[in-house]
Amino acid sequence: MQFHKYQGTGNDFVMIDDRAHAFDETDQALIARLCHRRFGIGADGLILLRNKPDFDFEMVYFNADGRPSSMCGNGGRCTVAFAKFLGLIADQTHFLAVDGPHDARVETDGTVRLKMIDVAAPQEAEGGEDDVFLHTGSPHHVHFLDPTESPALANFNVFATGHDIRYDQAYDPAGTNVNFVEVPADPSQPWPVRTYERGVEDETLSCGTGVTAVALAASQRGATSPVRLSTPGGELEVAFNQRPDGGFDNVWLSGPAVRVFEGKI
Ligand SMILES: N[C@@H](CCC[C@H](N)C(=O)O)C(=O)O
Repeated sequence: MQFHKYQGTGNDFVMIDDRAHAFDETDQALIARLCHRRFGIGADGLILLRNKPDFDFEMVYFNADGRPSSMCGNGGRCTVAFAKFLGLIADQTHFLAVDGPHDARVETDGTVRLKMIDVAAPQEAEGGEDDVFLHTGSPHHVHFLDPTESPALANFNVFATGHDIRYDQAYDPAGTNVNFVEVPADPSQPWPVRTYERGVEDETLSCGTGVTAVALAASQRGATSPVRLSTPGGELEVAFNQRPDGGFDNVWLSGPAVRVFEGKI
């Protein structure tokens, strides 16, 4: 089996050209083994690129635990870069993912811009006024750290608090991803974000649907489009239009998507 390894701001994926539909997507144990960081290739998720009538391709996404999941923003950007590497697309594409059709384009510097689904207005979430929930293709709880809260984001226990919220009964049975955000003194500066990812069951270096949720929620706290976000794996940008009903459309997630290596098993 031939595979490629991609990363988008450190959110990493095993990428398989499965245009022949040869990969057994029901084999969760195999997917989990390929993603395992000690017994496998190592990745936050695995993505199959498949042919799809009326689209340039279909992206089929699995979390590192081997289960099919909801949309992966960084994975979507990496799949677009992979489609370009394979010669399937030039600089623009229209493809299908689990949450519906997506447009994307690849800039000359390699930046991949991915159009995300329209998003409803942030909902109140358990935890108080600093906590909101948004569905950006995947479910996301966003917690804004109180500036007086200690420790600050760099020293915050993302795993412990993220795990508690991910398994909170308010999110039963599907669970949620959990993002922690520091509010910058100047909202035009990058918003620091760290994310606990469902299905990886750990903090990842970046989450595309997560920073999208944070950027949209940050618009209620002085951020204006485009919002820059800094994750432990690098910087992403989210541009959007806010509708009169509080929801968002024309949401674009942008950042690097890099081919790291390829191999054969
Ligand atoms: N890393 C992703 C999100 C992947 C899906 C997530 N783990 C879930 O199960 O909801 C991203 O970049 O959006």
